[in-house]
Amino acid sequence: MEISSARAPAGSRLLATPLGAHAACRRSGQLLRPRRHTVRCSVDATRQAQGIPSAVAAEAEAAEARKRAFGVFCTTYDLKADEKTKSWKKMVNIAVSGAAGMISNHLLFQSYRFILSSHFSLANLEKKKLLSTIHFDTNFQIAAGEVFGLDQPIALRLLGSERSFQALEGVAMELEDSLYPLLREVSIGIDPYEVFEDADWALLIGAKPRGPGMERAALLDINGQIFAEQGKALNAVASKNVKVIVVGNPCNTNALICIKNAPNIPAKNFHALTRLDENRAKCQLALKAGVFYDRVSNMTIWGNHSTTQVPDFLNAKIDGRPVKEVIKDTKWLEEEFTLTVQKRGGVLIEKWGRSSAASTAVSIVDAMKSLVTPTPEGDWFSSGVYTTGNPYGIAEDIVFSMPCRSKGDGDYELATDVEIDDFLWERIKKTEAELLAEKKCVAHLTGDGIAFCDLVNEDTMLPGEM
Ligand SMILES: NC(=O)C1=CN([C@@H]2O[C@H](COP(=O)(O)OP(=O)(O)OC[C@H]3O[C@@H](n4cnc5c(N)ncnc54)[C@H](OP(=O)(O)O)[C@@H]3O)[C@@H](O)[C@H]2O)C=CC1
Ligand SMILES: O=C([O-])CC(=O)C(=O)O
Repeated sequence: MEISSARAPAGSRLLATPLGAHAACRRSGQLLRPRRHTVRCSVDATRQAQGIPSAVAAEAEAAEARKRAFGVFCTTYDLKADEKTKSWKKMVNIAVSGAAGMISNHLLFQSYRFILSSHFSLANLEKKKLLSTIHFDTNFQIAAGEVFGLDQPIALRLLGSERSFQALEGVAMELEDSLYPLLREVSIGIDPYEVFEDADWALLIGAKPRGPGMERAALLDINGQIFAEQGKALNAVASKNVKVIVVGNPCNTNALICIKNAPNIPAKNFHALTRLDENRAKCQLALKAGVFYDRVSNMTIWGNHSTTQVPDFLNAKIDGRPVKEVIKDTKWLEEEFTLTVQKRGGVLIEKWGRSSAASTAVSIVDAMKSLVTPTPEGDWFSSGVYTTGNPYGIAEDIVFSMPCRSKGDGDYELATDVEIDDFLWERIKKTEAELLAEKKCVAHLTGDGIAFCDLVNEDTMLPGEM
């Protein structure tokens, strides 16, 4: 059966892909734009390969998809002829907002981490042979199998705005030209109700950066509106078990706003990205101890993704030993280490002239992987998650970074084998107070009544605003 889909896996035969057809596809995509603001290829090759829907319906859908597809993603090919993978998993739909921005650009196209981690994982992967037949220069982290595996087709749904639509087309064109073997569908659009449809993952990256002189309260309000709308859209059209990772700042409070606007999606499915902070903390401890950073485990970031965050050296381990046994310089741990991690984002902006994008993209992939692979025995990872019935005594009904473990099923449990001393608790209370104050500023967006914002700039800062 000849079917239409986004992209044949490596080695599969492309059928009926005359240049003229490509041009027609792109033309028809552009024609659709003013009406739908969406250009997509909507055929799920995996379902069709399994004979669902029927051949006739599939053909009709394929023809329709060819009309709507973005560029090469409407080519026709025979999936059954693919000899590399016989059992494809069900398509995973990944929605990305701010898709034309810096972080997304790294997320969608970054290469080095995939190449490195592929080498590390080669030894124990039975798919070794398959890996070696897929060229390592096909390197989109997610679409190349870094997160979900090499038999997992991916659909990307990219969300932009009127101002970024042309740039989004550029992103989609570069995705075309990258020949990613697992990338089956690409659609771009500016309406979250269309782009988030059936999303299994939503990576919410787009947010307005704080400009000079802008009050924190104003930033919370502007970005809060974006996340309220996106929460509503997810609630209406995404998969009911969608996993949401909020990256756009202030990410904890934005995540809370999303949760409150998406009552049909479990609050547990929402995460604020604090994995970058965890990675930064691991790096600093490794540097001080003179070990490679893969020796550092059990690294918790408590609280807000801001300068009040608490990198926890009490429970972290180096080579399986408590950090304080390895690094005896307590003053360094309490002062320099803590401040360095809290303000790393700001130092980076001073050096780069823009906020961290590459390492943030890496940490988004880490965060996703942590949820879809079992956490190594005894270890945990940090994520900003909704506080409800937490065992630490942290205020309820906020999004707070805490230590989590996953069985690899997309869900997590909080780690309970942690110790909290006075030093740690005092700092946890400070970051908690900050989040409670942020929450008051966005009460109008969370359904909690009238907002009252008494934040002053020094109170609450992003890592980049030190
Ligand atoms: N949690 C974390 O660890 C980290 C979070 N961040 C945060 O991630 C976010 C994205 O960073 P980055 O990709 O570098 O930023 P960019 O400025 O490169 O991209 C941000 C995107 O946000 C979109 N956007 C949405 N609404 C607005 C608006 N009202 N005004 C302007 N732009 C808007 C824009 O896309 P469009 O025009 O399509 O809407 C833009 O492409 C920021 O909020 C940043 O602070 C950064 C580093 C670490
Ligand atoms: O402040 C910012 O926008 C950048 C940021 O979050 C970080 O680097 O951790």
